[in-house]
Amino acid sequence: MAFATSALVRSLSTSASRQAAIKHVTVIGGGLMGTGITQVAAQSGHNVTMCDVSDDIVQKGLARIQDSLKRVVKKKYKDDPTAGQKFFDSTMENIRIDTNVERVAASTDLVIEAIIENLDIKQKLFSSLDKVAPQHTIFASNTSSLPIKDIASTCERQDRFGGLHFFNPVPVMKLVEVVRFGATSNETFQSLTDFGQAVGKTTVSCKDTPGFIVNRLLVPYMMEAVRMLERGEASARDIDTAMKLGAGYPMGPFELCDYVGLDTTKFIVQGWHELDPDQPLFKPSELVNKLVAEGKLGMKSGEGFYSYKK
Ligand SMILES: CC(=O)CC(=O)SCCNC(=O)CCNC(=O)[C@H](O)C(C)(C)COP(=O)(O)OP(=O)(O)OC[C@H]1O[C@@H](n2cnc3c(N)ncnc32)[C@H](O)[C@@H]1OP(=O)(O)O
Ligand SMILES: NC(=O)C1=CN([C@@H]2O[C@H](COP(=O)(O)OP(=O)(O)OC[C@H]3O[C@@H](n4cnc5c(N)ncnc54)[C@H](O)[C@@H]3O)[C@@H](O)[C@H]2O)C=CC1
Repeated sequence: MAFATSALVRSLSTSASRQAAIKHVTVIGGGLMGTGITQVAAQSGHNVTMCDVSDDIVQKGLARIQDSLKRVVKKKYKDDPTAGQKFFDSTMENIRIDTNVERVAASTDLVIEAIIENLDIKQKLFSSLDKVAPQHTIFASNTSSLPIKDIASTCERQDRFGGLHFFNPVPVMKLVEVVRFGATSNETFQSLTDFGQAVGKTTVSCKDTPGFIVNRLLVPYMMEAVRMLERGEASARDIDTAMKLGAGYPMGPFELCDYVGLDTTKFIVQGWHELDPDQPLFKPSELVNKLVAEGKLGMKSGEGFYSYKK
């Protein structure tokens, strides 16, 4: 028993010292995912700087975080509005916004990238950050579908690179996939796992395979629903109703495509199709490509398979 207790204390203090190392987090991308990741990191006491390409985007991102945080406060502190206000204020005080990623990364412990799902753009970003970030800084990508190994390939710090894959909406979804590739060190993997848990999520680990666990199963399902629609077998509304009421999913596949973003869905499928052109599950959809070309990206643009215009 004494051994078990001291082992527990040792393990807690090791974990605490690893977590203590990650005090400042830089989140790059102030869109759907970047705002959610910023929020949960700030809620759990980290100092976070959220970066994007323009002032307008980071300001809009900050407003989205405030709206989402209000929903969390309403739920968590329904009987104690004073404590709720304190939680709201202290969380917002932990957040900074910026448009100069190099400046921010020069003094950060962890960079989490949540920008557009495009390998070239992600590689360029990390390559420039690698030159300015301190030695100890860990880099992580929130990519949905790209190999972490490829994203890390332009960086020297291969051992301090991994995947931290959050789910949308980040404040609500309880999972983070922690992804390591061949060069990721045990320390980095453990720090990323500790960080995922420190922001209140359950972590699972996964090798660097396309789509990790969730998307490798979820995206082919969503695309199969699109193919059913393209074949004229059922309407989007009926497929959604069927999967919600017949399979117990909180959203139907078309609602989910709109929620994730049709651009992101398209990039995921396109990337996998290029890796494995003979795999029918990864066949791109003309309908999705057409909607994206028309700027119908789902909820975030006001229209996708459904219209969200008020
Ligand atoms: C593409 C990738 O790489 C990976 C991915 O992310 S794939 C996508 C994974 N996500 C999913 O599958 C989401 C599936 N959908 C759902 O789970 C639910 O529909 C949902 C949680 C999004 C919304 O749930 P809902 O019951 O329809 O709506 P709603 O009542 O508004 O929300 C439920 C709760 O979540 C909270 N909530 C929803 N969105 C929120 C947000 N952005 N911020 C904070 N709280 C939020 C609400 O306040 C509400 O709280 P209460 O239960 O206390 O009322
Ligand atoms: N949408 C979803 O449900 C999920 C998406 N992801 C992944 O997260 C990443 C981001 O996705 P979303 O947030 O949905 O996209 P989004 O389109 O909502 O936001 C992306 C943001 O990145 C910014 N950006 C682009 N290039 C940049 C750069 N060089 N520097 C700084 N900012 C830049 C854009 O201005 C935009 O605000 C993608 O890799 C996506 O695959 C992961 C989990 C779920």
